[in-house]
Amino acid sequence: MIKVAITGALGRMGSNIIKTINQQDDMKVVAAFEVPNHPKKGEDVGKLIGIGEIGVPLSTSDELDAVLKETKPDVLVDFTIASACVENVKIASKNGVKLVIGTTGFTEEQKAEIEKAIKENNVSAVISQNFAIGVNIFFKTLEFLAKKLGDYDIEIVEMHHRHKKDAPSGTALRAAEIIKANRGIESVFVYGRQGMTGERKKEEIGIHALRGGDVVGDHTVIFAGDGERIELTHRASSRQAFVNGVILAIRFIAEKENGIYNTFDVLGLNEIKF
Ligand SMILES: NC(=O)c1ccc[n+]([C@@H]2O[C@H](COP(=O)([O-])OP(=O)(O)OC[C@H]3O[C@@H](n4cnc5c(N)ncnc54)[C@H](O)[C@@H]3O)[C@@H](O)[C@H]2O)c1
Ligand SMILES: O=C(O)C1=N[C@H](C(=O)O)CCC1
Repeated sequence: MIKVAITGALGRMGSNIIKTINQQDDMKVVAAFEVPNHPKKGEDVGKLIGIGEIGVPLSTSDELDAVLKETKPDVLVDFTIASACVENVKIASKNGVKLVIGTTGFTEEQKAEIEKAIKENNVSAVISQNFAIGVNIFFKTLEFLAKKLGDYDIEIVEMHHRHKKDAPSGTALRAAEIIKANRGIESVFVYGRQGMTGERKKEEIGIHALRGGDVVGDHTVIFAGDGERIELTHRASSRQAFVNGVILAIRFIAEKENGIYNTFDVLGLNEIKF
């Protein structure tokens, strides 16, 4: 039985992850954390998310070290915000707890802090900006398109719900990195455009973030050439798409002793080469 702790337990992702873990035979939630001074602290997390009692009281992140020592989870799943995630990863990895990290919006310094904590403490982690299986196939397809159409004008457009805190999305940034690594010419990321921008340069990858309503997550990459264009779109219509990938990642990382992995490793997509 894989014992799992969740940070961001009552959030849009955390609550759905807990619901889905509760339906699996090979894993169970042993600890769940929210922000310090949360008004529901101590209440049963299952009741709070509407699935009935699961015997796990809501803890807060200031208790993370003590509760991890007491409940001894194998894996901690973090869907919070970047600054909180960095601290959670430091504490979890010091306790020898493996990680599945879905939080986005990190600075380069925060990414480095996370990697340092994981490596210094010899734990294993899956880090992914998007756990949806379809998005990972979309990423793989981008490797192919960037290799074939690297000199086309490339623009990335993403849209998410009005509550999303970071922009552009982690997925859009990952898509840009994949294109940059595969297109065979220099790349410069251009975030939105305004005013007298001058003629578009070939090396630009335009990245545009839209926010509104309850959009779960849409990403389109446009490869525009002379007289034609390809538009590759992924639309998530339910967070269950991300949650299903998280469940696969928990099983994957439970078997790994150390190292930093991504969802291509979880889904066996690294072997596919174009
Ligand atoms: N990788 C993916 O597949 C994927 C999918 C969806 C969302 N995300 C990312 O996951 C993150 C969360 O998204 P969401 O929509 O669930 O957000 P949300 O705001 O609904 O949930 C985040 C939760 O974390 C809690 N939190 C904040 N700081 C905390 C701390 N120190 N300890 C414990 N809990 C803390 C908040 O109170 C909140 O309940 C975002 O960065 C988002 O971009 C990633
Ligand atoms: O809802 C969010 O927030 C999402 N965040 C991830 C990102 O930033 O790419 C994945 C899609 C949903």
